Amino acid sequence: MAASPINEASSTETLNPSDSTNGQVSINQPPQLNPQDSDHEPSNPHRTDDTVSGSKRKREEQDPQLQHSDLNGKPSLLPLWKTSLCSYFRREAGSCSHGSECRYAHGEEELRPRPDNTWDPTSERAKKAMKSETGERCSVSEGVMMTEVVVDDDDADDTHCSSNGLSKCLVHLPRKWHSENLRSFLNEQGILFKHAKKKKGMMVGFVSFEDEEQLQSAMKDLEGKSIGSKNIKVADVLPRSFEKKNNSTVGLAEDMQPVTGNAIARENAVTCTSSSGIADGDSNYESLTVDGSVSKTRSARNVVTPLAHMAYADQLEHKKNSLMQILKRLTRNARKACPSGVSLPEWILKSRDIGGLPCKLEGIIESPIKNGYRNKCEFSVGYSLEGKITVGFMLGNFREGVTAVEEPMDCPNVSTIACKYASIFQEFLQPSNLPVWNRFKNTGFWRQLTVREGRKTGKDVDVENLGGISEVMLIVQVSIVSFEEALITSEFKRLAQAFVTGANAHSPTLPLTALIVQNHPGISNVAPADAQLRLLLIPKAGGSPESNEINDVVDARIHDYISNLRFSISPTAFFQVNTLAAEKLYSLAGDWACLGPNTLLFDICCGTGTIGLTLAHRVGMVIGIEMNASAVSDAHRNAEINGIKNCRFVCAKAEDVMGSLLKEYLNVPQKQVDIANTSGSNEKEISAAGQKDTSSDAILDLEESSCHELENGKSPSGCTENGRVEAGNVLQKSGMPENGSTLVQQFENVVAIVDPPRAGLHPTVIKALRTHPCLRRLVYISCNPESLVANAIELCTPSVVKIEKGIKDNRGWRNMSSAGLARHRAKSMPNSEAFQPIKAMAVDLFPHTPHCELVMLLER
Ligand SMILES: C[S@@+](CC[C@H](N)C(=O)[O-])C[C@H]1O[C@@H](n2cnc3c(N)ncnc32)[C@H](O)[C@@H]1O
Repeated sequence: MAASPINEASSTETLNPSDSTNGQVSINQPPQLNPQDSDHEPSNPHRTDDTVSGSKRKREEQDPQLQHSDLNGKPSLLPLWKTSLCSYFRREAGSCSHGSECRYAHGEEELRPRPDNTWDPTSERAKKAMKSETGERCSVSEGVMMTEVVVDDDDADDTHCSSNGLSKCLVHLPRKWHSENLRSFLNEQGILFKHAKKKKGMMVGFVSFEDEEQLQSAMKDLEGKSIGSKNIKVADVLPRSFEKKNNSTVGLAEDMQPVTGNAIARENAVTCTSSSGIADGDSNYESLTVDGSVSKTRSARNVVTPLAHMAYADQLEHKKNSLMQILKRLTRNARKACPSGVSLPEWILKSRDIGGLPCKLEGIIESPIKNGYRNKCEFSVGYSLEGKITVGFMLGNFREGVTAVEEPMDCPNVSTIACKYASIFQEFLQPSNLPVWNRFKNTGFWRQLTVREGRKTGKDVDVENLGGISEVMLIVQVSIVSFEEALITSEFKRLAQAFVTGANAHSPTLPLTALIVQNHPGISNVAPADAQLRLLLIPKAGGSPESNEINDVVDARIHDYISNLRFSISPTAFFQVNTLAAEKLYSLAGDWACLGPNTLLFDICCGTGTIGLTLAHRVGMVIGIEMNASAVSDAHRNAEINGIKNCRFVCAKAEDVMGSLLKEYLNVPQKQVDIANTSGSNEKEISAAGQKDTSSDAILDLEESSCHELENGKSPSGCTENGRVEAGNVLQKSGMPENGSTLVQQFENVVAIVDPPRAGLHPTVIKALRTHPCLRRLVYISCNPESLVANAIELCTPSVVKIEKGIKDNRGWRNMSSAGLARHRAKSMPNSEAFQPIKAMAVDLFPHTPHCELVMLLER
């Protein structure tokens, strides 16, 4: 474990490139009288903390973590060196008291990009980028890399425009515009053109011209033009190398000839790989450029694993510092949201002693393996910058006009097996009779390859050398709409053969357990959980008859081990991508939850049951809640194959059942629940908790006295420490006790471990957890610290005694930060005891990327 002490004088890195939006969003917050309370995330540690004084500076000087030095004694080895502006630097004086040794940048000239390629958000460069992108929540790309066909069938004769230089990309167009809007705009400006294409959602449009004269005149007219606050940028469309050679094939669009025309159509594509002026340093494109050096090095490795160039210890330090900055928002926002007349909670007052953090960040647990750790990779199918059909990672965002795909070999988080299968699929696609999915036109067939890996034993294995991976499930995503079944069937047969041949050509032979096709015609590659799946039979090596080990897609699954338990995972069920690091995450959560035989554990967003099942032997009972039906059926199966009997898994959205489950299992007087619910302003949200549940009514009556203190406004301590909390006995899948009776078992300790998706918990779930007085401890696991902070603001801000009517002014919520929204919601939280952040710890499940899991213990 690499737990390191808290660095009070934390650095100021944001978690990922899109973090520039944090500052951006906070612009929409009302102006703050107290700069310390501002929701803006000032990047400079000299300015961020509550202790904006000399004593703070002193602590920094003493902090050995800030005294890294290279062999020459210079602190230049710090990855964060000069990546933040120094707030003590005075231009007139020419320096700050630290002189040239100051680790912060003295002026914009000295400023370096951060390891994740973002800039100090308070710097001019960051502000400039932000200004040009006001309203965009995405980071600005440094270039258009559109490698897909953009012409329609009726424009097919226009194809030569790209190859003779008569096409241009317009960048910074309103995202809501369609082609029609672009055409109207050009007409209004009196600009002549041949064709104009624009897809809603993108900030890029494509215009072609009749001849050089028309093009030149348009360039002149477009110069300096802006739409709203954005200046339109014009980028070149460079003919791809293969198009130059094949001008003779003008006239066929990709999806005109789905059966035989793919190769020709690719050659005909009006595609653009825009120079965007970056390679040659065109200053017109400065606002599109994060950094010239970055643009030149844009690659799958930089996009997918932007921290890979740093030593692992530095990556951890970087993540820890980022997390600290985000965590401080919890303190600031809870303080801001604390109702007037209510005293600030102890944890906010004490935060001054720990640099503004809501609780100690105890460190960061490192991943047991650093390379090839991902057990699941999703590879896009598209075109490389050279126009080759490629299976790998997109080099940016479609909205920004980037569709170029690059092979994954240089990404250190991808396993060797996954890379091999991507290559095999790529080879297969080159002569395929079915076309690649076109993101611009939403047509085509081949979309994505997912490689999922499983292990047959729970031993720590050398994953980096294929060792231990004994099962592989391949899921090929396609869109079958408008293609002939006979053709599809023959291509699938060829596909299965290609995978088997490729796997056998490798030494040792690559495992191949299941081959599945997922049909998804939707716009993005993210398919709904119920997207149609089809099992492909895997031919045996040497042409022998097809394997019949699995006959039905419901039997298609891989296995993995966590804490010596075997987990069966179906194709679309969530499973943490770094199994060995996940084991550490779950055991930390279990340790912090203070479990015992008298504990009732709610595993909220339980997936295949990993957390609940690995902790089941330490508690009386587990209730898991999960919305993905196949994950829930995996959870049942996993309980069964591991002989675990004290778990119940509920298939539902947590927001639909949390309240009623708490009521079902926890013995709170009806009166108390009613008091809590009626004081809230959002009665609809709370109604799930208020539903009448006959199975628990009898117990509620018996237990009325145990929580009576609450009704008098006193501490509900009796509920968990001494009071009786009852729950159903060991339950079967149905949720009924095995003997069918309503026997109940006493639990003294009720704990929730929540592990929601990136968006965090639904407000209804938060309200249900917060207003249930018997729930005293909550362990929050998050892959997105921003949503953890937002949810924790609601859980930890003291509530108002009486909610004023009419407080629900939700105008402008779209422009609010998640923290701002949480503050807003906190105002209408029913009168209930707030949680307190006790401690936090990070677990690095994603080496080489800016991401990290964060665990926070909340108690009351
Ligand atoms: C981050 S995963 C965690 C899964 C599990 N705890 C694990 O570690 O394997 C989040 C899970 O929440 C589920 N989920 C998403 N939204 C949900 C909701 N509203 N109610 C219940 N489950 C939800 C997803 O299907 C996914 O399985």
